[in-house]
Amino acid sequence: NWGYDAHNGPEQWHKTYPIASGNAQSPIDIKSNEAKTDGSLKSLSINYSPGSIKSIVNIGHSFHVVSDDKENASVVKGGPLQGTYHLNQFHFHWGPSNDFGSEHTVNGKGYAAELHLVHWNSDKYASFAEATKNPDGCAVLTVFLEVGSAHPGLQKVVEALGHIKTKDQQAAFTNFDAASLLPASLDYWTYFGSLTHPPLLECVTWVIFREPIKASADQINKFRTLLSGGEQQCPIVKNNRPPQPLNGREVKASF
Ligand SMILES: NS(=O)(=O)c1ccc(-n2ccn(-c3ccc(F)cc3F)c2=O)cc1
Ligand SMILES: [Zn+2]
Repeated sequence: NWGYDAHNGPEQWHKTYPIASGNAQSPIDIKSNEAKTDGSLKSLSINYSPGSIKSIVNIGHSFHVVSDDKENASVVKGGPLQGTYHLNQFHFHWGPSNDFGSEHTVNGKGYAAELHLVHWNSDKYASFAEATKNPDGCAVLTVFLEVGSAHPGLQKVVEALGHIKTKDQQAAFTNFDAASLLPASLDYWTYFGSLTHPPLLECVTWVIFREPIKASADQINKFRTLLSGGEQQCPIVKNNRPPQPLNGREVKASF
C-alpha cells in the first residue's frame, strides 16, 4: 500500500495512481511575486460550528478530526468559491523534524507543519465521494504552522492524540472550535490542484493563508508519537508530499 517511505512514497505513487503525473497536482511552491492580486476575489466567509466536530481518528499515515456535516454545519463560502462548501474533516502534515514538514512552500521556504481543512461542495454533489470526481468538488483551507509559543486551540487536538495511538483507533472529540486554528489575517493565495495523496484527484480549489499560526515544538513533536501500523507499530514521522510542477497554472492573491 502507498505511504511516505522510499519504497511506497510520492516517487512511486504514479505506478498505481497515474494522475500523480497529472498537470494539476498539489502541493506547489508559491512564488509570491508571481501571484497575481485579484481584486475581484471576494472575502472568505467561514462559519464553523463546534457542534459539528465529532471524533478524531488515526488513519495510519495521519489523523483526521471528523466533522459531521448534517445539522449545524461548518461551512465556507465566498473567496474563489461558488456555492457553499461543508467541512468534512481536518488534518495536518508534518516531517521528521520541525524545520520542514509542510507540503506547500512559499518562495522555497517550508514550514514546520501544515493544517488542511477539507470541504466539499454539498450544494452541487450528493456525497464527498462524488464531489472528489469534479473540479469544483472540493476546497481545502490551508494554514502553515511555525514553531513558537504553544497554540491553545491546538492543545486540545494534541491531548486527544493520546487516545488514538494506533491505526484505526478513534475517539470522541466534540465541541471543538476549528476557527481557533485560523490566523488573524485571512489574506490568502488560491489556485486549482489536487488531493496531496492517493487518490490524488484533481478536484481541489486550494486556499492558502499567508499568515502562519504558531505552535510549540512540543505540540508538533506529539504528531510524531502516533503509530502507523497494526503490528509494525512505527511512528508516523512524515506525511508530506513535495511540491509538484505548476504547469502554467495561475496562483491568485487576495491581498
Ligand atoms: N491532503 S489533502 O489534499 O487535504 C487530502 C488528501 C486525500 C484525501 N482523501 C483521501 C481519500 N479520499 C477520499 C475518501 C472517500 C472518497 F469517496 C473519495 C476520496 F477521494 C480523500 O478525499 C483528502 C484530502
Ligand atoms: Zn492534507
